[in-house]
Amino acid sequence: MLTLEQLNIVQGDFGLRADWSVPAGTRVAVIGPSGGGKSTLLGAISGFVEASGQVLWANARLDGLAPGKRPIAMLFQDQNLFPHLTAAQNVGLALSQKRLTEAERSLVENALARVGLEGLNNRKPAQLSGGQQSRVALARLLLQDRPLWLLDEPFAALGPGLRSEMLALVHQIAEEAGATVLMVTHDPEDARRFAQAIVMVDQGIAQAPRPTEQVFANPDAALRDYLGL
Ligand SMILES: Nc1ncnc2c1ncn2[C@@H]1O[C@H](COP(=O)(O)OP(=O)(O)OP(=O)(O)O)[C@@H](O)[C@H]1O
Repeated sequence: MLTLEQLNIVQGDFGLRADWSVPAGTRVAVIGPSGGGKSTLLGAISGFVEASGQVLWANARLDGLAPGKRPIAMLFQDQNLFPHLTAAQNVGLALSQKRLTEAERSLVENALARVGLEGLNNRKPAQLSGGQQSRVALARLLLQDRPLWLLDEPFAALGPGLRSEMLALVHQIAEEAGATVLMVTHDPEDARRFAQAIVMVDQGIAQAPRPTEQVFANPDAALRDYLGL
């Protein structure tokens, strides 16, 4: 269970509060108007943005821990691949900064195969398509072996077909890994397809997660505004 207890973020004249829990293994879409604070919320959970209150994972407090010490893996739109490293080397960074052992190399190969990149291990990012680069980043996330995934518009740069393919893949591997996922998206359809629960971030509040079907069947004023209904 991820719990945000009286989380309060202040950035200049912008403020955001959250006070809720989400069960482990849930896929959550974080939606809301631009500038509403979606990325800021992820930043506070990961420890890159200062906040008061508590962040708990499995009843243990994470606030106070440095970002790298939290059980969190992150994925952003700009996939943060190193251009001078091959796909395998980029993925291998999830395991070690040093030369990989034989066993680690085989973990990397398995992860690349799992995301559909078999045979492309030695390509550098520039020799891969946008979708393939996203897959490399996803393989690296998978190998980080963290239970909580924070994804900030990870596939926004891809066309709609490829984006839904990637979301289906994340859905699958998150389910296999039992990961809890918070994903920021601007696309309500992506949210509906991907997530079991929706967090609406608007007017200084990250609302408690609600079941996706319920949210879309009965959109409240904030969602109707957001959807332009
Ligand atoms: N370092 C900062 N200092 C002060 N204000 C900031 C800082 N970073 C972001 N903000 C403000 O915090 C608010 C929330 O920004 P945030 O990027 O979290 O929104 P968002 O919902 O992710 O937006 P978008 O959908 O456009 O990416 C915005 O008003 C932004 O201007």
